[in-house]
Amino acid sequence: MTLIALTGGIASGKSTIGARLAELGAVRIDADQLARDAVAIGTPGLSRVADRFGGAVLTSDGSLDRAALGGVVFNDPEALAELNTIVHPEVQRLADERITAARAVDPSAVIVYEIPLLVETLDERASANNWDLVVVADAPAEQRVQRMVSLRGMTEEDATRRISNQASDAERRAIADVIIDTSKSEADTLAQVDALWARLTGPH
Ligand SMILES: CC(C)(COP(=O)(O)OP(=O)(O)OC[C@H]1O[C@@H](n2cnc3c(N)ncnc32)[C@H](O)[C@@H]1O)[C@@H](O)C(=O)NCCC(=O)NCCS
Ligand SMILES: Nc1ncnc2c1ncn2[C@@H]1O[C@H](COP(=O)(O)OP(=O)(O)OP(=O)(O)O)[C@@H](O)[C@H]1O
Repeated sequence: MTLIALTGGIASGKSTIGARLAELGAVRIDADQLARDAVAIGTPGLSRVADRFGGAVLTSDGSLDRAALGGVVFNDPEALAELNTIVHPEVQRLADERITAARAVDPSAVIVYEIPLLVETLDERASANNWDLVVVADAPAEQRVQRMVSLRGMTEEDATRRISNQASDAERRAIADVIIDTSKSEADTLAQVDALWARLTGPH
């Protein structure tokens, strides 16, 4: 098994890279999705979030109002830290479960774990995951803000605030084994991913 951690700041192109690696044959696990599963309707995680943040972060059907909660936590570092304390251990548990299951199906699988907050959670996971390779998607923050504004309809202020709640580009680069430059065209990004895959799976 080869276990790859794929990280990068918001809108850096992790999903683009992860999707391509999956097309090429990797097993893809997405921490953002696991974080959604951790607070799905009926979970202990959602009860804890509602206890801490109140009914205003729930929709009328009882599910999480993500925009409302985002509006609270990305403006309040202490609240964000508390949310992380509720959600991250469950994300880690679910990720371990998925990795173990994928390994059982195919001991030689290449597993890609897409995790936006790798640098931010290094202490929490200590020796939990033994990455064979850390891949970092890298594009300048200003360009990522423009992507969030033009492609996701966010305001420049909200986009900048999300970035300011994350590690810096330099901190991510410092833990990278491989940096994928995602500042050019998508075709350029995909060509770098294909080259990485060839290196990982080609003859040694
Ligand atoms: C606050 C929430 C409800 C906002 O939901 P929303 O649908 O707007 O965003 P989504 O979850 O799709 O995240 C989009 C991006 O925001 C950034 N982001 C999300 N959570 C965090 C966080 N705790 N700290 C810094 N950046 C974050 C990441 O780059 C992520 O890829 C949600 O982000 C959340 O529950 N966050 C806490 C869990 C978490 O840390 N998730 C990240 C992966 S473990
Ligand atoms: N060179 C490039 N490489 C990757 N994505 C690019 C590139 N140029 C433009 N994009 C666009 O930028 C956006 C990047 O979003 P993507 O979902 O891949 O990032 P992400 O890192 O997974 O984001 P998030 O942290 O929000 O989950 C996509 O809409 C993609 O089409």
